[in-house]
Amino acid sequence: MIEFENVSKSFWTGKTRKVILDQATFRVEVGNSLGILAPNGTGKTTIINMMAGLEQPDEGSIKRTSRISFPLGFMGGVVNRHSATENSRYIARLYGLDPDYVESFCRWLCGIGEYFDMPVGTYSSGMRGRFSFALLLALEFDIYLIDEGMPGTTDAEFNRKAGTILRQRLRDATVVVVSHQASTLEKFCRSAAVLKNGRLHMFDTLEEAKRLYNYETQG
Ligand SMILES: Nc1ncnc2c1ncn2[C@@H]1O[C@H](COP(=O)(O)OP(=O)(O)OP(=O)(O)O)[C@@H](O)[C@H]1O
Repeated sequence: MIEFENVSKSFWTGKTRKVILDQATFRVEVGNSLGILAPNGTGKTTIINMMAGLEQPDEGSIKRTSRISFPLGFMGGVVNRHSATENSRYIARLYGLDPDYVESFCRWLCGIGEYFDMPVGTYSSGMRGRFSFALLLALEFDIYLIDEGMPGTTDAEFNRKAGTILRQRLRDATVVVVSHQASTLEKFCRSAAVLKNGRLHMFDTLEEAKRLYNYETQG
């Protein structure tokens, strides 16, 4: 479970205060995948980072009682001058997993050929996205944090393999996806929320959330 209690977060831009959350209280339960709809630039990444523990709230508390993933696309633990082979084996050891398994799983899923043994710093953004998604799927979490859906890749083979594995994982795991478009959430989530004026409005279904979101963004 992830529980936000009276959480406030804002950034000072030099001229104004950009409010992301204003005394927000909500909970993500294991077993109930949640989609959060919010327009670009309103705080999706900041909320996901707070859920992951990468960013601290200004006020309030965030409690985590499950194994929460790092956000999909987060490359913070990956060392650019090391290859995907070295990075995947190192991260496997950090999480107490078999390095041979994590390396071979990522090698198979990424499909980047000999680049898997080249420094990560030499990868294209698509290759980096595929590697970080492969790492996320190689490790086991109760709640997966995903910022804007799948990595920006046009590689159909990767999307097919990663999508199949993600769906298998979701039978047991829970996902939090933040996106500016409802279609990204449809694949993953049962319940949904809309971020508006620093508050998360929670709904039991995506349909209800879409009504408020479309009204706010188009109406
Ligand atoms: N460290 C920071 N200092 C100042 N402003 C920041 C900081 N981090 C984020 N912001 C601002 O807070 C707002 C929300 O940022 P965030 O990246 O969470 O939004 P987002 O909804 O994920 O955006 P996008 O959809 O464009 O990726 C933006 O206006 C951003 O410029």
